[in-house]
Amino acid sequence: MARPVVAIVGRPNVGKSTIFNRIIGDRLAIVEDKPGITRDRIYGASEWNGKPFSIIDTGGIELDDEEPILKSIRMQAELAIEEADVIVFMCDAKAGVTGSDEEVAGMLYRSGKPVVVAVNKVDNIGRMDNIYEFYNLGFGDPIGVSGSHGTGIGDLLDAITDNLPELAEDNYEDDVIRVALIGRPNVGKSSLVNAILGEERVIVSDIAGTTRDAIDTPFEKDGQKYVLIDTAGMRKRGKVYETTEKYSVMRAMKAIERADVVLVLINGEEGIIEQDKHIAGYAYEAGKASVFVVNKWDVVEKDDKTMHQFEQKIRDHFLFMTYAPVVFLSAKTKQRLHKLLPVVQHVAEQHTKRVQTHLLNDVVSDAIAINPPPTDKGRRLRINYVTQVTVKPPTIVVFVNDPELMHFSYERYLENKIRAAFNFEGTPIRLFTRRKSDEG
Ligand SMILES: Nc1nc2c(ncn2[C@@H]2O[C@H](COP(=O)(O)OP(=O)(O)OP(=O)(O)O)[C@@H](O)[C@H]2O)c(=O)[nH]1
Ligand SMILES: Nc1nc2c(ncn2[C@@H]2O[C@H](COP(=O)(O)OP(=O)(O)OP(=O)(O)O)[C@@H](O)[C@H]2O)c(=O)[nH]1
Repeated sequence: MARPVVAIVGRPNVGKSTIFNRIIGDRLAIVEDKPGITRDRIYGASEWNGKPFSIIDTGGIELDDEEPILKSIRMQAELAIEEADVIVFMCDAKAGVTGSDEEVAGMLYRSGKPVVVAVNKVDNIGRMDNIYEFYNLGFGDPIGVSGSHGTGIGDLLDAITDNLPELAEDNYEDDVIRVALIGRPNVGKSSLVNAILGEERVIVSDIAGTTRDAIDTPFEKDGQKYVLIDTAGMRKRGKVYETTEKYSVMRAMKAIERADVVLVLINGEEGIIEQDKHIAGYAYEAGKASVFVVNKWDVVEKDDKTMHQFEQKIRDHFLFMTYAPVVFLSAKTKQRLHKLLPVVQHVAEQHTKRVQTHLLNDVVSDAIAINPPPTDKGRRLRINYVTQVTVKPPTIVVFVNDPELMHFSYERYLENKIRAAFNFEGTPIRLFTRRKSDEG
């Protein structure tokens, strides 16, 4: 199920990142902290009232100096209108309603998207009076919050979750592999789409699409049906904001949510940069199967070691995604292009694979025998049994005497043993520890 996307927009300095951190802060401690996952987060997954969503802070966009502030928030708003399901419009109680607030409000209003007005810096009760003028923006009750004190966040989350839409599932048949191509600007996403489609002229029209079909491109190859997700989004070119990182991440988020397999494109010519990690990290967190595609391989000067060395670099940079296979190709010359779809098909299979409980338990018993579970204050973790509860991604529950005794490192150990036995190439695995009595 795709998570809805929430975007925070507002003028600089109103406290967007402070509130963003308040919203995802508590969660971060719980989100498993895999080594290599980047720390300066610009998006986060959260959940409130049992409703999961992703949230992105669109602020802090570095534009050219001559770009006026108004232009930059206008762009934030434009992107949020296009990509977000709920928009949090952040204002400042100290500053009151400003001219640019009114302008942005007008844009948001016309879009018809659900908007929640959050008025920050309501640090004391006295300032509550300041929030009333924000009714004039026309979005119903403004929510007073204080990023500094952490007050009002629950009310804000209530308002956000009240407005979250039920996302319609794509109506593609189960046997269709939904593929998203992501990567920073200029890495060759559109070229690769064209290369894939140019190669496979059999574009089928009978794959059950929905309202989405205008932006997705279905095709079939060797009897396997695929849909390239949001290829229209990729074709929108030439806008300034495409080049700023937050915007490209936000563009990618929606496509990733709807995909089964995410192709993380890397520029073979330029190598790996931090921004690649943000985008790939999102695919990991969303539980999608992934393949690294090193594009522009035609222009890389190479000998027999180059490929191996490049793969090693990928492994070093993306420690949290060691499961993802790497394909080297050129969208331009179509060199090695034929290697791609078989890998996509393979990881999609792994992503939906179910392992029988008895096989899983055999592997875990062997793992326990080699390396017994940890003890804590004289108490030892006892693992009763394990079972795979779901797919996409494969999710395994470990029933134990006391989940508090499970250590992260032991969970990793079990995960590695399970991978060694059952492969699961290209897909993250989720491991949850539950008290045995929870099972009923
Ligand atoms: N008094 C007060 N100050 C706050 C509050 N929340 C944030 N601030 C301060 O406001 C300033 C801006 O906060 P940020 O969270 O960086 O604002 P932003 O909207 O993300 O700014 P940009 O990244 O420039 O778009 C910082 O100095 C914060 O400490 C609050 O509730 N009360
Ligand atoms: N040499 C070489 N150039 C390539 C290859 N793939 C794409 N390019 C070039 O890289 C540039 C960017 O390619 P696009 O396909 O537009 O990249 P994109 O990722 O869709 O870019 P955005 O729309 O900006 O996100 C173009 O000039 C392409 O011709 C390749 O495999 N080899």
